[in-house]
Amino acid sequence: MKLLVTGGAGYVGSVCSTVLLEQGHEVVIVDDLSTGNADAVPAGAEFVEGDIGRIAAEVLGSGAGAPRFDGVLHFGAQSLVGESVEVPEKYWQGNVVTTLALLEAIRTSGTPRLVFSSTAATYGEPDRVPIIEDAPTRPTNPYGASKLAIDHAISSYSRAHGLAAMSLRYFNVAGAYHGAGENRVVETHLIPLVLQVALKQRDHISVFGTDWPTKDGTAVRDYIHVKDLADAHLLALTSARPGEHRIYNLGSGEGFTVREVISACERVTGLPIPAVDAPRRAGDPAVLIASSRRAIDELGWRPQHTDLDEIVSDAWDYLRGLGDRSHTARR
Ligand SMILES: NC(=O)c1ccc[n+]([C@@H]2O[C@H](COP(=O)([O-])OP(=O)(O)OC[C@H]3O[C@@H](n4cnc5c(N)ncnc54)[C@H](O)[C@@H]3O)[C@@H](O)[C@H]2O)c1
Ligand SMILES: O=c1ccn([C@@H]2O[C@H](COP(=O)(O)OP(=O)(O)O[C@H]3O[C@H](CO)[C@@H](O)[C@H](O)[C@H]3O)[C@@H](O)[C@H]2O)c(=O)[nH]1
Repeated sequence: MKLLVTGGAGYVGSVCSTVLLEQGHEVVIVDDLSTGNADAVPAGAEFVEGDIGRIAAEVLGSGAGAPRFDGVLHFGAQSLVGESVEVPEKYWQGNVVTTLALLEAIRTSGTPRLVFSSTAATYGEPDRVPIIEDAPTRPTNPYGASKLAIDHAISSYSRAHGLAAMSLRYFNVAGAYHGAGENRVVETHLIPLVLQVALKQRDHISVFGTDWPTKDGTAVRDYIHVKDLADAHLLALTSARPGEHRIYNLGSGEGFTVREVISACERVTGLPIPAVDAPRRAGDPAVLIASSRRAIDELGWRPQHTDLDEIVSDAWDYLRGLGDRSHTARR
């Protein structure tokens, strides 16, 4: 397929583009480099620098003749829980307004498929875990609310205009694959931050909240290997059907506390990792654990790398291999 990938200079988008190229697809990446880096664009992909909200119509075409693309994978977004509480406008504009423009360009160009990066943050604090797709959606932060609004917009476009659409609700993505991984200029995600402490690029890791109702008082998340996530995108592309918008949760199905993640990083690296207790981060839910049963049953998804130590180990190999290509080390 010929595929438009938004956000392909970011973490998940660059890994998914790598896997799409390995599978023989043609990939055009549009990224505005707001959080991504041009050096993350995989070899073999065409790269267009720009804001997809502004250039979607130009890239996808007017609809005269056959569509230029077989599908769009839309990773491009602002995606930080804490920041979204402080600067919600960045999330409503950068996620919702941008994606509405993309949806219009998809409609007018007749592009048949869309795979959208939704999130566990659409659910908010769950009544029960693991979280199934029919669970109530009550986001606890503007980031999750913006993604939920987009999911609703996609549903109505799909129903009215025949778009074959998938929203994949990722839980916490981690790990690396074939030279692609987390290498952000400003890093806020737990696993790369902890590993940067091991690399002595930071003094310590702050533990946000030690009074959550969990076994050790720290927040619980479900970490999914980015390669398993990429495999789910391939399945979603081929399973999508015109006029249907399907939603799938994607996680490993097991929850780990922040302290357990730090211990896993100490095990994998063999190095001590100083941790400092800190207040809760605004907008964080206590516990997020996925049920991926629907993706397993309906898409035939078979996650291969669900062991936390393996996920951390792949992230560690990637970060160590970056050397002076590390954007954090360069700052
Ligand atoms: N990382 C996770 O744990 C996680 C979990 C759930 C969902 N997601 C979703 O997955 C997607 C990718 O996340 P990530 O962790 O790779 O983030 P990231 O910040 O590493 O990558 C996002 C990329 O999108 C680009 N971008 C942002 N707005 C854009 C725009 N208007 N036009 C073009 N490019 C734009 C950025 O420059 C960046 O390269 C996001 O939609 C995020 O909400 C991520
Ligand atoms: O320095 C840090 C960074 C994070 N945390 C905690 O670690 C957990 C994981 O945090 P982080 O890695 O920032 O991920 P989340 O905030 O859970 O969000 C990620 O996972 C969500 C899905 O669960 C996605 O929607 C988001 O895009 C993605 O950033 C949370 O409890 C944080 O409070 C710390 O204690 N210290």
